Amino acid sequence: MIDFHNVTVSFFGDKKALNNISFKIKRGEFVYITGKSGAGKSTLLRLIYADLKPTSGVVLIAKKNLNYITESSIPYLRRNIGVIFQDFKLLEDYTVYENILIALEIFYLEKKDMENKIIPLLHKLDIYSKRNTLVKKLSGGEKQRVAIARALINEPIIVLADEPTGNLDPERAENTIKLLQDIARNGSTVIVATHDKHLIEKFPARTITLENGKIISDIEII
Ligand SMILES: Nc1ncnc2c1ncn2[C@@H]1O[C@H](COP(=O)(O)OP(=O)(O)OP(=O)(O)O)[C@@H](O)[C@H]1O
Repeated sequence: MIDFHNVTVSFFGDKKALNNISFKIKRGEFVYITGKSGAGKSTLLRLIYADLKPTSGVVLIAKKNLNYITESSIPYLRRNIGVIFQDFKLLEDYTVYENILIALEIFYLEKKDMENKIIPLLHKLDIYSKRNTLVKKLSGGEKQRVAIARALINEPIIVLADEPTGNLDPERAENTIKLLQDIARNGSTVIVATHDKHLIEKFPARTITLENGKIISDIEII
């Protein structure tokens, strides 16, 4: 599903955000990307999302070489990728419900059918009671849960999460990881960038560790 071949990303000069990394992730896998701040985790996710091209090497997503992807075909790729950004990227002046509705790709659905998709997800993420609240009035943890709901609404093939538990209390953080692991069990490929070692220990899964842009370990949990 995701295949990195000798991928390097240089932003300027000799400093490499990613330095010749290779790995493969299968469909339905749940993988942690971990490492200290600045190790290259977000850069790796940005490559998968075609927000960035490698300076050298190849990134294949479902056998498609992203070096050759055209600007016009990027939205098609992204339609299949749910992303939970570190800074949420929500529409602050819209309600929780509207944020998710806007993300819903299937506009031809009846209002009732759209509600039937959105409302169970709001309950699952414990934000149903905030559905009519403007996002700008939410706490950081609530915004994060809206961002997660928005990423999942279209049942994406790939889910990318950059520190999805960063603003959450421990119980909510654990529930979020459980939810993301369920999503992987249902067939989506889920990649979680985190530096939370406690969560990884509690919910073990394959863990790729980056240090200064290099993979220093890739441990499978069976
Ligand atoms: N747009 C950019 N321009 C220049 N340098 C960048 C850019 N984005 C990232 N970098 C550099 O690349 C390296 C890797 O950054 P990246 O954001 O991928 O790390 P990270 O592991 O996600 O860190 P964090 O946990 O703090 O989010 C860092 O040294 C960072 O300063």
